[in-house]
Amino acid sequence: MNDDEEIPTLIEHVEETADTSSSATRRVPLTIICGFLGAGKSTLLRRILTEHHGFRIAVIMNEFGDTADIEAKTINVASEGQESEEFLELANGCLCCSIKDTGIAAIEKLMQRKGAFDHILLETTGLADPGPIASLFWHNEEFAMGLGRDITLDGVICVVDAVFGPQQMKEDSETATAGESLRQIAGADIILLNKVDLVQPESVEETVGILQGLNPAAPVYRTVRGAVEIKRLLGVHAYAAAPTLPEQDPGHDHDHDDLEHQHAPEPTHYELRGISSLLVTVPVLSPPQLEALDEWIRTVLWEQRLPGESSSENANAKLSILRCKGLFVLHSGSQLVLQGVRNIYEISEAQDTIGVPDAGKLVLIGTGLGGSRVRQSLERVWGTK
Ligand SMILES: Nc1nc2c(ncn2[C@@H]2O[C@H](COP(=O)(O)OP(=O)(O)OP(=O)(O)O)[C@@H](O)[C@H]2O)c(=O)[nH]1
Repeated sequence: MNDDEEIPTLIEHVEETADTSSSATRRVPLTIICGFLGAGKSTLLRRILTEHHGFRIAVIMNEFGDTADIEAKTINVASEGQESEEFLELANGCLCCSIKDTGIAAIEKLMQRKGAFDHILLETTGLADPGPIASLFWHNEEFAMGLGRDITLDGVICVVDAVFGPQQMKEDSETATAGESLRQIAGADIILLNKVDLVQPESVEETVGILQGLNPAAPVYRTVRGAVEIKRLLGVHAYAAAPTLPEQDPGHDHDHDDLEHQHAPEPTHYELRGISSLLVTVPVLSPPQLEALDEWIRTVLWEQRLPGESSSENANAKLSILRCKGLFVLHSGSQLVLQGVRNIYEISEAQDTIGVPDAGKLVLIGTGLGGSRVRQSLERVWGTK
């Protein structure tokens, strides 16, 4: 057994009294972990639960009973009580939460212990589409159980299997509707390409190229057993901070001409049948142009068509945006951040900005982005006076 697999020392959980400090009143960031079946999600979580990183993280796992030592321990302890859930405070300050009834109920139970931890990690079932759960936690002040007031979505991590991922993506790209693996990549803010120890370096780079083509806005970390600095995974504020968007076509950084890249100078379109992405440079905008862009985004996200185009014109290349991010610069110098998950979006004042960039950027990830019609439609927005 190596260090990674060390069974954590369990210490008795001490019931927290209501904490009235500021830590109890601020919203707790939530990170969703999704990933391909067997890609290494549990391995990543086990690492986080056992390493001494100084963060108090509550982890909600939804799959029990496999060979993972920590999961087995959790079940044993849980079965001693009358309740179907149990919380264990681990030696490194993390909380491990095993609740059969996963998702919302688990998080609700967990929030009763607010103050005992400062970050929540939620593992989704292999191949689950993270989009719906991400949009549930993002901007949900009216969320029925009030969890939206307590929780803020920090980011979505997708763990991709370096061995089987490429095949899975290929199979999913051949289905009529974009398969789940592509949706996971599209919806991710951070991608871990795991098990890179098992494949040749060239194959790793080829897969990185495909991932970046599908989702140019998410950094891709190459990992073995999920080993990556925790600060790269948590506290990334993917839904609040200005997005990190590529400076240039990431496809040109890598040698993967075998992919279907059109070497159009700019903007760039990456295509892997089904889901693809579009990265567009947005000029400095006047207020009417910003208003026109907002209307363009509304039409595309809510009506799934381009402004001025009827639904039937859209029928052949169904426009559907899974994720969008952007940074817009106004003539006044102010900078605005666009964040969107499915049909929910927000344009807000950028926080903590340094300098004013020469231009803004927009990344759209979804289906129906092929050809030049979407880019041309956007260019008409810049033409607004
Ligand atoms: N060689 C190698 N094996 C790995 C790596 N990461 C995980 N594994 C192994 O791959 C197997 C699956 O890992 P898990 O962490 O259980 O994967 P998972 O994504 O949680 O799996 P599901 O929940 O079933 O979808 C286990 O046997 C791990 O020990 C890695 O980077 N390299």
